[in-house]
Amino acid sequence: MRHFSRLFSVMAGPRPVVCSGPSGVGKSTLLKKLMKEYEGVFGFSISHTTRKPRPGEQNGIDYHYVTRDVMQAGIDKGDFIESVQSKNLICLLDIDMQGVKNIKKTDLNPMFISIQPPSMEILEKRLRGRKTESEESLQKRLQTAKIEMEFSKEPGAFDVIIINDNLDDAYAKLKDALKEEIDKVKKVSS
Ligand SMILES: Nc1ncnc2c1ncn2[C@@H]1O[C@H](COP(=O)(O)OP(=O)(O)OP(=O)(O)O)[C@@H](O)[C@H]1O
Repeated sequence: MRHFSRLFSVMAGPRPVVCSGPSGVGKSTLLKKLMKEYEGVFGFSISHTTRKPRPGEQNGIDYHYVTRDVMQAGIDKGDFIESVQSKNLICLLDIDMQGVKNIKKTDLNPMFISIQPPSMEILEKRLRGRKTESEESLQKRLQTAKIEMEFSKEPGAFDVIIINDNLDDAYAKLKDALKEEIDKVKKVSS
């Protein structure tokens, strides 16, 4: 029995990972570090995002810019997640609260990780420091952040909560949460 369940989990591929959290909390910073350290382990380095490219970002390199409809259709069908999984790669998704709710309706069973700021004041400071937002979009993001933080408190919303205070500490916690899946991928590949 153990043999079969192991075989099945290998055949299904590694469990996808969903990272979510308010804009400016440091998701891209953390995920880029992870991709760099574990080349060939994660199959989906760039997030599908519906926001407009920032100066210096290139479609398909930093992010895939897609319309909300296209992204929704892809997620609903489980297309890109399953194709990544079948290649023995961890599908890493950086998505917003709505995306998290949508994926919860599928049977993809990802690990849900919430990246959170130490405080709203620090989140605001990071967003301002990034110098990518107008005052209006900054206020909108902070408003959305409050709703996202409330959602993250709902029981069962996330499997793991990581406070991104000190970057190295948060990164260590992220690696720790993913250790088992990373080891599985490496074992199958070797
Ligand atoms: N632990 C940290 N301490 C201080 N600054 C940080 C930390 N983590 C990230 N930052 C900085 O905060 C800013 C926002 O980070 P980042 O762009 O990674 O956020 P994000 O969550 O990916 O945002 P978005 O969802 O808008 O893409 C960046 O300028 C980044 O360098």
